[in-house]
Amino acid sequence: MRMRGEIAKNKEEEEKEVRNEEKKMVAVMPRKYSSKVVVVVGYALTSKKIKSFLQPKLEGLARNKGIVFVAIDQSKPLSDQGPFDIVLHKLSGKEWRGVLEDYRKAHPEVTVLDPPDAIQQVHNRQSMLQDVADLDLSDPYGKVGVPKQLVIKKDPSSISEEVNKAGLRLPLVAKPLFAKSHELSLAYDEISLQKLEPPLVLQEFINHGGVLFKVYIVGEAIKVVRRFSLPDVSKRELSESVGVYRFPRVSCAAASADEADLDPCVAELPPRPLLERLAKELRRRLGLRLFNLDIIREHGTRDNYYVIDINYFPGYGKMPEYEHIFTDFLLSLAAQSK
Ligand SMILES: O=P(O)(O)O[C@H]1[C@H](O)[C@@H](OP(=O)(O)O)[C@H](OP(=O)(O)O)[C@@H](OP(=O)(O)O)[C@H]1O
Ligand SMILES: Nc1ncnc2c1ncn2[C@@H]1O[C@H](COP(=O)(O)OP(=O)(O)O)[C@@H](O)[C@H]1O
Ligand SMILES: [Mg+2]
Ligand SMILES: [Mg+2]
Repeated sequence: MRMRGEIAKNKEEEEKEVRNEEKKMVAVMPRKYSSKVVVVVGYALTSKKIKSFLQPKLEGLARNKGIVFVAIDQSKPLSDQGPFDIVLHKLSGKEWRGVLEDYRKAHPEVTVLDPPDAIQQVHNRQSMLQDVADLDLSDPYGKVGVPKQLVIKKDPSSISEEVNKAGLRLPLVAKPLFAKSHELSLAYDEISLQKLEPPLVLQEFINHGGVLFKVYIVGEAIKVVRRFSLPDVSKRELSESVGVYRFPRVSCAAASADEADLDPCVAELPPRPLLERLAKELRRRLGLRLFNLDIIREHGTRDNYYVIDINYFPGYGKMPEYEHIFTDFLLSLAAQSK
């Protein structure tokens, strides 16, 4: 006798199989036989990303709108797969970048989200914020800059000297040069700086009331959420503290501050028109359509903002209404290229 749970499980498995079959068929069928399908999206993502992004709710909504997601088989030539309208990817490595570049040349009709060289710029914290600095955005809604920063490639014994030369003020945040690593240290005094391990970027720590804004961008759409961040460092604390403190995962999804009871001047979101202008400019300058920005507002100011981090294809699964926003975005891309 089959138990109820078992029946449900079998049904789920059956549905999964049907969905997989559908996907396979769509991938091999000439488009004229699959009139319901408007957009075919090939994806190359890590299993962690598939789990967080390609959730059943997204796939379901997408299917209803005529969008299907097809897994790219990395062991086979990309050009032999598809045909795709869009390729969605977040994999690392030179070889994969080469595969994508060749594919883009051979298939200019396919939208590759996003171009590998544009992604490279935000993988390195030395180049990540350059476009924000160049933009030097300042309008009646506010001013957007980047914290003063310095890159240390090798010798840790010279850090203190270089910090002085560049005029960086303590405390300093130390971040690994390559953005895929999320280790973070806060250094309170000059002598301890030699304990840090290059290659890294040193950034002035900006007091911001312990809350940051994650600004998700999907094409033209923008969504902002609040996350808890490192608390302010007072002058007294700075004068009394020494050493380097390590923080493993600050401002991760578990640190959501959207429901928290915050001081209104800390909680207030950055003005929409400022974010829209910033997003529009950065989309163009970075050449990216899928990214997020970590923005902080200097504590005690109303409109002094700093971009401290840019992430390519971030955890959209935690962005409110991402299913609708993402599927509409994919449809708009397909409509543009028709
Ligand atoms: O910390 P930042 O610099 O923002 O980097 C992001 C966040 O950690 C995302 O998780 P969260 O939303 O929890 O902060 C995470 O998404 P997922 O965990 O959803 O995949 C991304 O993972 P990768 O795509 O693996 O890099 C990562 O690049
Ligand atoms: N310049 C800074 N001033 C104040 N806090 C910062 C600064 N840079 C980073 N932080 C804090 O450290 C966290 C992690 O830094 P971030 O640059 O976003 O790295 P990651 O790529 O690991 O997310 C941020 O979420 C924020 O809480
Ligand atoms: Mg960050
Ligand atoms: Mg980051």
